[in-house]
Amino acid sequence: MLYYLLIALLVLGTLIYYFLIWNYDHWQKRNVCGPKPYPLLGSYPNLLLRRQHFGDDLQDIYKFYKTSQNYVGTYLMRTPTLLITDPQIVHEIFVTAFKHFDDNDVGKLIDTSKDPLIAKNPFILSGKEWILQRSFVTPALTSSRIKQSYQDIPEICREMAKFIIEYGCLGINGKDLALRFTSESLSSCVLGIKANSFTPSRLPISENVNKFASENVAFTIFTLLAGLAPEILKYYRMKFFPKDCENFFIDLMERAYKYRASEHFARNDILDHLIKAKEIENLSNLDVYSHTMTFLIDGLDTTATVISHCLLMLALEPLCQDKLFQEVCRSADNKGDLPFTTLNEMPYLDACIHESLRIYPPGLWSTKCCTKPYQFRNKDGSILSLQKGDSIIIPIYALHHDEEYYAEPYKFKPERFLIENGGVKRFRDHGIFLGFGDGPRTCLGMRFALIQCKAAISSLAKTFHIKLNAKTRKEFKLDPKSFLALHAGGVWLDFERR
Ligand code: HEM
Repeated sequence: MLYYLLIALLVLGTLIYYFLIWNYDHWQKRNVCGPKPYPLLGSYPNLLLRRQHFGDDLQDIYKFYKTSQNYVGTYLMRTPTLLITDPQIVHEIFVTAFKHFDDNDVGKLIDTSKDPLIAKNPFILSGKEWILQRSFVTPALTSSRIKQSYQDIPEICREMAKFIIEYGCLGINGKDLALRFTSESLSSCVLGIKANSFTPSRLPISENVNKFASENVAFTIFTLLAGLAPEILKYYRMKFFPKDCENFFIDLMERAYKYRASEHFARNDILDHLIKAKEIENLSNLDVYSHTMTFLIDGLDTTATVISHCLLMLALEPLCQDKLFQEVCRSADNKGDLPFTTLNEMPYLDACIHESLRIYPPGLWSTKCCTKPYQFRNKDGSILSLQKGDSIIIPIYALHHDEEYYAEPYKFKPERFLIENGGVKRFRDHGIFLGFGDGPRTCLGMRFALIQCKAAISSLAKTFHIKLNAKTRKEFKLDPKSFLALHAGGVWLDFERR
């Protein structure tokens, strides 16, 4: 009996082993070089092992191949995924050859019929539906609506400073502070309500966003399974939003919309656009809630990541902080405030934000899907013909830290992004700065996110000396425990009143 059991186990083990490796010659057959994949783990062992961040795995492969190859054949577990090392090809994918790569690969993981709250998010949509929903959100983010929505932000900045002083100023968790700020500013700008983020009775907005984003274990397991057997996605796609979390946001939005309806004055802000568009286009409540959620899903953690890491960089580089302080003092009006238009005219502040977005970009990589055949040329002149459905990964973090493009890539040097040095555009046009992506799918909320970052950072730099707490590690390293961009060990700061 034991003998048969052993034979059965051996056969099963062999079958599983062959299942895990049978397509590992995919790139070889297409004449594309790449690292030898590990059974089960593919080319990125730390997706499972977590000894370093996935972004570092991408960077290791990028560094090894970039001088000899324009693209590398890799496997996300078992899924063949082409990693791009050449910035010109990156620019083609995002901009010039966009119509051949107009889908974000992540969209195929989501079933919009199961997840009404993400169903209208342009990031996961493709084809005509993407065009339709993107064109619905775009007018919500005109300069004048952002300006209107900005009205409460100076008060939120004051609440944040008060919170720091009351909390004790020392050993503050920078990411938590920034999440409180973005929860409050997004609630105010997009929902028109207060989230009390700087009080003990705050609305648990960021906690609920974390539940479906960074702490969504079930969805992470499903994503890994789909990496092992992509065929699953033809038959089954998992619900992304945990039910309790979905209920929390639906309830929050119902209350926000009722509250706005009870106000008897007009505000030409983001919420106003969503409400008017609902009436004109005869949308259901869930459709509008989904559009509203786009701001929270795409804007809450990303903006908080940029704010907290910019504070970290300013603490690490006191000379840069002094320069910023001087710009803030020069630009403030006679009440000491920085109005909306002024914030948009502060080059050093803008450069500081882009430089921290370079060092710790919330989008550490981007996955795209080939939607129409296209050809890439390799360094040796050979051609790769891409087919519809081929998956592509762009290692944004690696490109942002390549010393060929950025001297001393781990040093915070905002000067790189000043207009007199070519500005952000110079880097973006060369496919080496993708903090907000590029091309027709570029981040819809970019200007809105930037103004929030600018308001938060300038107000803190004006009120406090921002210093490194002893708990913060000085070396730049991504936290392997998180899938997001987070400084290893966290961002711990001390604030000393000026
Ligand atoms: C600092 C904060 C933010 C960062 C770093 C960021 C970054 C990005 C990146 C890298 C992309 C992918 C672009 C591409 O594939 O070319 C993206 C897409 C997107 N972002 Fe943002 N984002 C931020 C804030 C926001 C906010 C506040 C919103 C609110 C509306 C938003 C809405 C979107 C949407 C809707 C897309 C998908 C666009 C499409 O596929 O058409 N983002 N963002």
